[in-house]
Amino acid sequence: MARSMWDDFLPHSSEVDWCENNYATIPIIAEFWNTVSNSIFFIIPPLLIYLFKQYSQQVCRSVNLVWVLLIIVGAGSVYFHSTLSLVGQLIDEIAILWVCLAALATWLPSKYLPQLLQGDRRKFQGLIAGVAVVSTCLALVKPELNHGLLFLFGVPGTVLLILELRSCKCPLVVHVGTMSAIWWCVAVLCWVSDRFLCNILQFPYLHSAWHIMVCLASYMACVCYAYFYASHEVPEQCPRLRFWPHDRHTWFGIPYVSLLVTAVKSYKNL
Ligand SMILES: CCCCCCCC/C=C\CCCCCCCC(=O)N[C@@H](CO)[C@H](O)/C=C/CCCCCCCCCCCCC
Ligand SMILES: [Ca+2]
Ligand SMILES: [Zn+2]
Repeated sequence: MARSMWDDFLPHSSEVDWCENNYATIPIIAEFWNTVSNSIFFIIPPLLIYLFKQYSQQVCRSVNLVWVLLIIVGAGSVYFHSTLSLVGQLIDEIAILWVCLAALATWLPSKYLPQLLQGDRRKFQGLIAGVAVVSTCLALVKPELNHGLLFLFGVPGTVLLILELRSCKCPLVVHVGTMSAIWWCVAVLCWVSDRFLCNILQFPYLHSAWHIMVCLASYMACVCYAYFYASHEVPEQCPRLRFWPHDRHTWFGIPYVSLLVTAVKSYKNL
């Protein structure tokens, strides 16, 4: 029988299947724990939208795009793990691609903006939008290569974090950046072990652990990028790292960037 595009919505149409046993917990969800572990994407990013309200008004509005895309990453991942469909896999991967590109377009320090674009961030954001469209089309060609390629974003992400942390004088930012790097390393270890060592380790929850840790690593890295960006672009607003619900909770609180209240809003890089 001829194959139709609707087949890609069918459960198990994806070639990817994680270590967790399918339909082992409840009969309507393929990978129950891999699905529910995405709940963290529905808790932290909405809180960040609230905590970064001042930042979005005084520094750059596109910060909200990053947080919203992180929620979409979580939703895509829920759909993928609950069905293991190819469409679910593509939504999951394309959302990750977009959040990484949105973070890059928003926070890449001005000194690294291409000379060819005269250091103009608007033009850079236009270029990244073009890259997003082209790479989204390419992602549909060989879906099995996507997650390997997405890991490449971890390289500039980590290099940028380390470069900025080395010249950072705020110990709280260094603390959050270091925690982000640690979560990232442990998360990658879990992802690789679940993918390639399932038969040996026989531990089906490593991919669930990855979801939680990659969410922590990426939101903490984004908070650091947001701090570095504000310190370079609007130093007069004295950006400062604070923690929700209280500044004394530097280990378990949610870090965010606060600024001096300005009478006139300076919409840099809207
Ligand atoms: C200017 C810096 C550019 C880099 C910015 C990085 C911002 C990262 C923001 C969010 C990434 C969230 C990724 C969540 C993935 C959750 C969904 C998931 O688990 N999908 C899997 C299937 O279910 C899929 O196999 C995963 C594929 C690989 C994802 C690779 C993500 C790369 C993220 C890079 C993070 C850099 C953090 C650096 C910390 C030191
Ligand atoms: Ca499975
Ligand atoms: Zn996953």
